[in-house]
Amino acid sequence: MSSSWADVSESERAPSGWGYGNSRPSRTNYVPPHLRTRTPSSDFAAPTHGNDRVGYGGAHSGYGGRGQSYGGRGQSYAGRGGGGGGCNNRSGGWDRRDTETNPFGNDGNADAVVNEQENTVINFEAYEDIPIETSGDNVPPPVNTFAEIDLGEALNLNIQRCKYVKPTPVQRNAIPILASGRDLMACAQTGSGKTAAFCFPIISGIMKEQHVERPRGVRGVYPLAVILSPTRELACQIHDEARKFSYQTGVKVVVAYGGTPVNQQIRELERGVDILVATPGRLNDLLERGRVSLQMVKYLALDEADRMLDMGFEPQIRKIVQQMDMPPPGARQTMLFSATFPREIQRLASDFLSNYIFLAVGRVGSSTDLIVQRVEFVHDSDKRSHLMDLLHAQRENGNQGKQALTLVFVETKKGADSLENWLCINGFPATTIHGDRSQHEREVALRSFKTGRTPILVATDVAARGLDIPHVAHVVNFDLPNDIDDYVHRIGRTGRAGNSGLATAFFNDNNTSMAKPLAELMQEANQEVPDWLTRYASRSSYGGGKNRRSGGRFGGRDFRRESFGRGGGDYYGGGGGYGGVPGGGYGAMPGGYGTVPGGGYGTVPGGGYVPYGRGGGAYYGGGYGNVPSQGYGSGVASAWD
Ligand SMILES: Nc1ncnc2c1ncn2[C@@H]1O[C@H](COP(=O)(O)OP(=O)(O)OP(=O)(O)O)[C@@H](O)[C@H]1O
Repeated sequence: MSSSWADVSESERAPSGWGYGNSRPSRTNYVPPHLRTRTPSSDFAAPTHGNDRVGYGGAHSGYGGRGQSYGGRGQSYAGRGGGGGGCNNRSGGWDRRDTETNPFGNDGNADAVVNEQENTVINFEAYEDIPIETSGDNVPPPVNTFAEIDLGEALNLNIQRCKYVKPTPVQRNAIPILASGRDLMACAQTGSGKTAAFCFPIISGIMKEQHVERPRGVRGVYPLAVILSPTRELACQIHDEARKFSYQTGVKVVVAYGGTPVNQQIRELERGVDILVATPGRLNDLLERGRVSLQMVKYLALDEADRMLDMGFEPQIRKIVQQMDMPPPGARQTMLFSATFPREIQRLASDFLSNYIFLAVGRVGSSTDLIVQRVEFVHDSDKRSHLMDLLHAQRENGNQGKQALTLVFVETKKGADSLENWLCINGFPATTIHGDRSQHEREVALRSFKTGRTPILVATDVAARGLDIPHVAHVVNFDLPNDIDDYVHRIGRTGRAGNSGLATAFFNDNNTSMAKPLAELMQEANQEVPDWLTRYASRSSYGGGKNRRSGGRFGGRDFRRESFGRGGGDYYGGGGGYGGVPGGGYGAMPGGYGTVPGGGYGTVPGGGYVPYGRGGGAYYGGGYGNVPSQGYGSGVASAWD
């Protein structure tokens, strides 16, 4: 795959170190959020920076921890009350709440929004029956409402402004876990609200933080939380969301990503930052320039965590997390989120976590039932005309002849440009997003797609993960990826937040390694699997997962359990059957994709989900536990017992 995770390498480099030498006077007027509405008080003990040397990689870096002390790697973490000074005083701070731009684009009146939301239909009922599993010690119980957790008034108002009436399943479970201070590895389906699940506890935690002081007398920026994302667009999106969630809370969110002038970002950072959302390449650049220190980080979130720990990114992540001045696991809270979590990656990820809880919401690594998946056999030479047929059908059936938003995934950057060009020539306004385009072009393309000006976006995998674009009705895998997880993320650009969507894949002899995982995935999601694909699947050896899945289908369970010698079965086995596909009638797909066989998707036998291990009523009786050659167990699909 030649698509680009373009943030991996940042070209601009500067001498490392904290750069005291050439620094301008430090901005000492930053005051942490919890103090911005208070008069300075002496009710907490003196801050405790074990050592005022803050050069990254230096022998010692201080950390006013949670009353714990940690050894190792030359860092000392002193608890409250001990240690020396070295902090800014708290006065003279900034608080931009008076002048803060309202990210909701209204007058910020939460009551008005609450009334409005009565008319807003968000189909979270679709998630009601979703299976949820947790493992780990002393798992805090889930909540049913946001009000059950003390997130803070200002954040609660923003939740209302966002029109979030109730938490999604991942939020119901993850927020109390994170609010209790535990580390978390969370898997939940695409579009199910993971961003808020990690942002709310971080923002709330910073709001409540009683004891944060930045070191004194040195230049640099000391975020309290770092959220890492694999792509620039996703970093921007998380930043936008986090800004909404933190509006009027006093918590400052800043984004740093590649492809844009670094100095501008440094200036923004120097105005103060609590939560830094970043791509790994740009963050490494800032660390090497000595412009950011991670020594005050209390919260670390990796979105698309499996991608972040996959081969492309892992060294950069290790550098940021383990080789700079970030507090070690236990002294910071670490949260990893994704819709897919292969077991091998889970194992790697566990290096970053301390006594963590594993949370699986839905059938991890699976697609959601909200997406109708179709796969069609199309030779390479016929792909363009086939796509054209789909687009014409969509346009004819669409709302007033309008083209529904359609995201077309291709394998190469060149392929993307050429397809875009061909579509435009043939009367279908399209744009592209891929790693060879400048960041400005990428942003313009995304905007143009979102607004519907160019309702077709041809993209490489750079757009596969995380992007939350409302009204994407159809995802076309013009070129299938080589990894089923990539497929899951790609099709997850539709069917989000309880809405339905359509995904069409073009399959041919070049994709035989995907036959089996694709057929299994579709079957799991109660999709109609064409006979020809089943035949391909039965012939092909298992592929589509970079051999990462042996021993655990789609990484759907906590790998620690397998290490404990249970060995048996797969998370999805047990025959539970998952017939609860939301109502039939996919003939009524957005964009009127009327060729889906008449409404049959609601009629899957098996009548709904049967909890794990109960074994009954199985649509896919016996589940996947007994699929040969997968190595996932004995066929006794008990999994979570
Ligand atoms: N509690 C809620 N109520 C209503 N809408 C919500 C709620 N939580 C999240 N959403 C909306 O759901 C959509 C999907 O959320 P989000 O982008 O966080 O999904 P995700 O799980 O991170 O998806 P992906 O795996 O693709 O990254 C967003 O538009 C978000 O605003």
